[in-house]
Amino acid sequence: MGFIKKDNKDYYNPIRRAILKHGLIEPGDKVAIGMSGGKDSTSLLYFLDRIKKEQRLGFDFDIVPISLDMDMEMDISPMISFVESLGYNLEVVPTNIATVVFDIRQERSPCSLCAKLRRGILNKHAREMGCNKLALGHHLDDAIETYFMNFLFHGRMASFEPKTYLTNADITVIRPLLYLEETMIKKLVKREALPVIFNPCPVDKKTKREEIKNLITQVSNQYPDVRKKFVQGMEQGTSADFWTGSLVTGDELSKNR
Ligand SMILES: Nc1ncnc2c1ncn2[C@@H]1O[C@H](COP(=O)(O)OP(=O)(O)OP(=O)(O)O)[C@@H](O)[C@H]1O
Repeated sequence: MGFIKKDNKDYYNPIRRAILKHGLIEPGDKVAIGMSGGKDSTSLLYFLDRIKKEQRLGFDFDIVPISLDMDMEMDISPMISFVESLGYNLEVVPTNIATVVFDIRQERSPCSLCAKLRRGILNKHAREMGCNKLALGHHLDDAIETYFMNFLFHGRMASFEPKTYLTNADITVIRPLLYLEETMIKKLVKREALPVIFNPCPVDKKTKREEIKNLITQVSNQYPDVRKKFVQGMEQGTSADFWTGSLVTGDELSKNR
């Protein structure tokens, strides 16, 4: 189908807003895109490619799609064909992450180690390819889930940032789909018949994140504006909203005991 006029409102405006508001992509950036073969990163490449080719930011930038081979039987040929159809080469990086996580370490909660190893390799490889930015496919529902997970499991009121500079890796991680709801991504993938590869991970959809996703779905059934309100809270909150005591001096604290 390609482009329909409503896509500006539904997709391009929120992505453009994220990019310009948070300075995610700047003139001359070389942007690696982490491609898992899933719907989010496939949509991310789809959008950033169009934004680049149609000069929707008013400046040029480079795109470098990178995929980590997770060392799990996975046919990535549909992803390679899709990337090539847009005029790029997919850089495939071999890893032994699945063996380390499941066989060597036999992790009971494998997701955090897997994500850590993945991030490390992806950041390093993107930098070695001369990229100064690494774009990930995280969207608004990921941000809310991360917030709730931090809150419920670690007692922290925080989600990931739109943009994070990593000193060790010397690369800036960016999340251009930050303002897009997951349902909108699913709609696009279906409409455009984008190739999505089955995720062979044995714990896929059996995680704490999945529990939290269901919780947020329940909340949004009763309070449909929950995602909009979350963005409002993240963008308008100040330190005064928290009980940090940062404005209270040590002397005052001891006097009040
Ligand atoms: N094997 C991989 N190779 C390259 N990048 C990856 C890989 N796995 C994940 N990523 C990147 O990290 C992001 C977050 O990973 P996560 O496993 O949470 O994926 P997700 O939310 O299911 O997204 P997707 O639909 O893209 O798989 C992905 O959107 C992608 O940009």
